[in-house]
Amino acid sequence: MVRDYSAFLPGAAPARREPTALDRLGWGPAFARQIEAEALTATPPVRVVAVHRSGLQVAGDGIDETIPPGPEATVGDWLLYDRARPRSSRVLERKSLIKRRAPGTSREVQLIAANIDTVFVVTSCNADFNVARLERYVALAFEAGIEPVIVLTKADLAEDTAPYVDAAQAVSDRVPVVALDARGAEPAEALADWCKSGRTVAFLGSSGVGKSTLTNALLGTQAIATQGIREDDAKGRHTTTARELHITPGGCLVLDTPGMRELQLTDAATGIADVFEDIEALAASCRFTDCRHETEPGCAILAATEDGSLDPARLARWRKLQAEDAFNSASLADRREKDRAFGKLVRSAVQAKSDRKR
Ligand SMILES: Nc1nc2c(ncn2[C@@H]2O[C@H](COP(=O)(O)OP(=O)(O)OP(=O)(O)O)[C@@H](O)[C@H]2O)c(=O)[nH]1
Ligand SMILES: [Zn+2]
Repeated sequence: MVRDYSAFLPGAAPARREPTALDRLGWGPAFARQIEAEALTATPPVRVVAVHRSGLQVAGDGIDETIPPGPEATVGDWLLYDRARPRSSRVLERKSLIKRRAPGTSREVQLIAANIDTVFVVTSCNADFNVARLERYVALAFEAGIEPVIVLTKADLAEDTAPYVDAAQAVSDRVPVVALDARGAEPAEALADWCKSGRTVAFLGSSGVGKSTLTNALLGTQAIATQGIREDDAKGRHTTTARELHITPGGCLVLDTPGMRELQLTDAATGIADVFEDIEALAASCRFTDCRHETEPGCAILAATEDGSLDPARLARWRKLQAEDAFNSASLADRREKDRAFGKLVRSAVQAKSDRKR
């Protein structure tokens, strides 16, 4: 008998195997290396596939259940499912995390989505197109540890998409740009490189740019109500499930969450620096390390605006994003400080009371 040892030879292609139930949910080495083999049976890994008011819907190998709210987890998270005490299920370390400052005055940080591989930053080839907004969303993706791709929708409605594509491409060398018609079959093909089996993707962008249309195009259904439909259905369809992972025919997981519509930057200094790496590099060569790039002699940034190599509008947007981030991060820090002070006050009041009782 002649045995075939070719699979053991150097350079042999790894044996191809069918994806497991966990692979299909986006499982991979980044998570597997966080747990011991024995733990796998005692506390099987499950992914949070939806967040309902009543709890977290989790799926795993032969598991599809809703567990009560409790673990500090969001859609996309992987948990080690503790059947006896679901609330104590451990959240595995994330590959990426999108969070935001809660709207309104509460200033809490909300977890929006975890373990997203690619964020499609969506805008359209019309009046919605706004470079500052693209920069903000790209910074947010970089900060979250996610690869961003800029998607320009409504290409069919624009006379010429080139100016939009050029402006989007100028946001960052590291971010691919795709222009398309979000309706029909085009998105599945144009976004195929990022929408592979077992990968998790999400769309981020303002209202009406085509996020639901794109999601439907990838899913090959009309599962998500688009704006046109929603207008004559005032009840809204997102009321029962706020955040959910859908699966495409090709096995890609697509996140749908209303929380992705308005995102303020907070604690995103690194993400901003990644988007504006051209300006950051200039800043590093200013004569003074604490240069404010206003009137200082030897300022490389001012020199670049003067010789025309740096667009003053881009410089202004960098300053504005930094200010927004500093404001939001500071108010969070403030809040934490106040919470600590309040906790201290309560503790000393309780102490005083028990002292009096003695
Ligand atoms: N012609 C054309 N229309 C589009 C395109 N993309 C989206 N639309 C239309 O634009 C409208 C808004 O699209 P939606 O997919 O609902 O936008 P959305 O980003 O999900 O909006 P929100 O749900 O409010 O966040 C719908 O009527 C779509 O049919 C496109 O590429 N070309
Ligand atoms: Zn300077």
